[in-house]
Amino acid sequence: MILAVEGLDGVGKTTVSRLLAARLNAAHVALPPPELLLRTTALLRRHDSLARYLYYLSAAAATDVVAQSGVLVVADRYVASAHALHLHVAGEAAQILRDLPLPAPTLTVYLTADEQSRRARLNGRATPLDPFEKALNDSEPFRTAVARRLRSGPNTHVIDTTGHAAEDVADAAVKIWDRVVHGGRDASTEH
Ligand SMILES: Cc1cn([C@H]2C[C@H](O)[C@@H](COP(=O)(O)O)O2)c(=O)[nH]c1=O
Repeated sequence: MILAVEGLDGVGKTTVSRLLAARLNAAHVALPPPELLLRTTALLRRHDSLARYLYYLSAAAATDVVAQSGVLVVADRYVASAHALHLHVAGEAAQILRDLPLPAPTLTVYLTADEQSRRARLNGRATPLDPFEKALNDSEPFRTAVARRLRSGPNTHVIDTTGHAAEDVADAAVKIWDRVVHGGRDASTEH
């Protein structure tokens, strides 16, 4: 099973998903996992590149391979991110990729944060902004389209992180997970 954590850059996905994986005794798999990290060719770096879309979807398929082995996976971004971030990639091949029946997560937690704190986190990063981070920073329509896509996906629960510690956000997500998987029984309080 996969519990996906989605959201715009800078909302705290990595911190929260790591805490969640620890609490649920699950594997934490980032998209892409470090061993598949984008080796930047000009083609792959392009914001609107079909190659980049395909690369991220393949990485998502690798996340699913881990889940298929029976391990519970907390995914730090998953298929929904790949589709949403590559909305602008057009053409027949892009359409085929969008229609691929990739495995859906059991639950997706969509994290939001107010725009000011999101930007503050993003600007505080040591690594330079990726083309998508730049585009999301610079283009309000792109950001809105990506956010709308991500938050309206199937089995998606929205958690606003504004003013909350990552531990509290992870607690809230564990409660939702328990409800979804154990049908209302709060398994996290049973042991
Ligand atoms: C999932 C995904 C991420 N990205 C970008 C978004 C982020 O700017 C960057 C790193 O993501 P991260 O902040 O979750 O590590 O990768 C894509 O370009 N295409 C994709 O399909």
